[in-house]
Amino acid sequence: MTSTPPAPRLRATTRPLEQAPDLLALADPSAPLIWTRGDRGCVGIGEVLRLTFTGPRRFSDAAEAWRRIAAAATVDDPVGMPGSGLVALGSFAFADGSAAESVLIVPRVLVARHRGRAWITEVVETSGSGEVGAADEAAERAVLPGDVRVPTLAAETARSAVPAAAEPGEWQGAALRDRELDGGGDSVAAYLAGVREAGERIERGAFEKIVIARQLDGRLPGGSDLRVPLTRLAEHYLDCWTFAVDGLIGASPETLIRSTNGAVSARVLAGTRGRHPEDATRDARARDELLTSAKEQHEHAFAVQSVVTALSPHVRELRTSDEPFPLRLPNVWHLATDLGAALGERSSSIELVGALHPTAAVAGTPTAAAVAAIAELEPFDRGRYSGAVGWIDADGDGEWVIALRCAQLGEPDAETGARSIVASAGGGIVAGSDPTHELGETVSKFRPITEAFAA
Ligand SMILES: C=C(O[C@H]1C=CC=C(C(=O)O)[C@@H]1O)C(=O)O
Repeated sequence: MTSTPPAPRLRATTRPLEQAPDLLALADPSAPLIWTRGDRGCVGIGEVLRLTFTGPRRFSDAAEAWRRIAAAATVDDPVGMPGSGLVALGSFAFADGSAAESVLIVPRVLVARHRGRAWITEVVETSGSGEVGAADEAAERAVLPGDVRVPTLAAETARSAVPAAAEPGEWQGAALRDRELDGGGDSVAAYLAGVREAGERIERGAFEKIVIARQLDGRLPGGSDLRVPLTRLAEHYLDCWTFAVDGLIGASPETLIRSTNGAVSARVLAGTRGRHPEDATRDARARDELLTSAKEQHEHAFAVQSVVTALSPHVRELRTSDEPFPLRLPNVWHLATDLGAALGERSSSIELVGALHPTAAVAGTPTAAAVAAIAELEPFDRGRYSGAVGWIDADGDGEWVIALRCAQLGEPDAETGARSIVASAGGGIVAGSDPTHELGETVSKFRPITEAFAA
């Protein structure tokens, strides 16, 4: 089921900024909307439009809704950079049957930077200002969530001035612990049982690879300034995209798809070893073990193959890095393969996400059998973890990562403002995977989030 408004008419006005602002400082402390890596990225302030999608058609419905909105929009964009003009940030759930909503959010104001260049985009909805009839407007109000209307800016054109950042807020942090199962069972025991069962099914030939995840949870006190964990993630995980979209917060190293001006790229990760930065010899041994392990190479090859197969119909001149290379993150080594291609037909970045999702880095091989077994073997709904998070512009270009190393925040409690946090992490299981080793790998993968949310 999907709520699709009858293409509200948006007007986006982009203007260059003289100085590149600190994006994280501008984010809303309690409802940040951000996408950043190093000296690139954007921050959204306020919302003009929020579209929600669920079910197996969530990607195609979102692609179609966005195509109609972009076609109806007026875009004044003298900057012409990736991410200038009309932009939506979005997040998609992993499973077709997930209770979690997938969202596209068009911010009222978007401040963005790309290396030394910076710009501001303001978006207004023109449908309500006499340019369409009252009946159309009433119809739009009926299908859009109640709180998406924000007062129209007095200025008709962008003010080219960066809004003021909120003062630093409180941070007490939250300790994340193994999430209790419904009914109170031991979640680590359930994870280990799931990994063992997955291994047995692989032996019996049900599938070749499956990704099994587990969850941690905690509670964040009311009034917590979410720019604190976001800043920690952005400053520490420089090779990752740090994101916050509708309460989903994290820093992912895995680019599902980047599509700009006809060029497409992706980074496939699968195969992991925990880092030992305090001991250079041990750390180098972990990296070499990863590079020479037939099991890890095998697990990685499934992930690359799933991306190549899904992307091929949409691109030309697809090329990959020759051998998987070791990607060094502060918490783990990954086997990585970079892909590049030229966009064949005119597919939007959300259509490409829909074609690629779920890759074998988060589901398994073959995909359908692995996805069905995940629903059986994991005692929870993954929500948006291992789905996609990123942005799309009016041309359909955009950047999307797999939502890894992340946590979903719940709605603030009406009285205390406290919020639940659920973090998820998993790993690929192939023939010969050792459950205890896999559990250790999830501990390493949780580190970005447990450390970002710590007191
Ligand atoms: C499923 C996760 O990671 C994926 C991405 C990189 C390496 C992975 C692995 O080695 O298992 C996973 O496929 C996760 O972080 O929750």
